[in-house]
Amino acid sequence: MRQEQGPRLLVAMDYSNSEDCLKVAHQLSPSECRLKVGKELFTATGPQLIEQLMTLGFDVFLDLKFHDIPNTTAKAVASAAQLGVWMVNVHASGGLRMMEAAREALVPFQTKPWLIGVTVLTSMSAEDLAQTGVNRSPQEQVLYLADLAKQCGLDGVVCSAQEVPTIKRSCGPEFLTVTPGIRPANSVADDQRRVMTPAEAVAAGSDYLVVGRPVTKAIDPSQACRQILQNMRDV
Ligand SMILES: O=c1ccn([C@@H]2O[C@H](COP(=O)(O)O)[C@@H](O)[C@H]2O)c(=O)[nH]1
Repeated sequence: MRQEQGPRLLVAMDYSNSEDCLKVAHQLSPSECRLKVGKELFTATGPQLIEQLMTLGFDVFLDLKFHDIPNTTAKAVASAAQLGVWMVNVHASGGLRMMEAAREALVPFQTKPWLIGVTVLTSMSAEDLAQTGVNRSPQEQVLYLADLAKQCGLDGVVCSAQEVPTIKRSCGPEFLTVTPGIRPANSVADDQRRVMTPAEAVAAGSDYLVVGRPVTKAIDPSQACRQILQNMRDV
């Protein structure tokens, strides 16, 4: 398993245009955080912005959560690798053949992005999951999909920090856990349902903490980022 140093804080740059994103990126430091580009920003701006963020020195997690037939997913993951992103993801619920195809698609690349499987979205409660026909608890379903992702040779999963200890026990300490649903103490959860504070997530063993609105909606995003980093060190 590849090892690496570097920031564990991933800021979700959920903006609708390049200008807003770049304004905040210039206030952040690649030595303190990495950047996550998701569906809103990528759909609005395309690959050019990824290049610009990488030119500023940031590692980029392209969070497009691919979920399609194996061939299409594999091609999409290869296109992401071509962009030079640091991390890319697919939905683990796309199944074994889909995840294996995604992993195989990265074999030709010398510098491979981390390939991560999304388990159960952190916005989902037990009730939300049951509405999709899944009658396991979120914790059970996350573990089930994490085990499947591990079996397919993925590098780790997206999950909530609440599930990290169980995943690490089952899949091993080197299997990466990327955890959105991070909220500083006393802040609003918004649409997130399975949340933890930065300090709790670090204590639970999360490898990478994904934080969006608490930074991007702050009056001073750089100061909000520094506060979260301080809270991560408070463990
Ligand atoms: O299970 C998941 C998977 C991805 N996300 C993404 O992370 C950020 C979280 O943003 P906040 O503003 O901190 O809630 C966002 O880009 C999601 O698309 C997730 O939240 N949960």
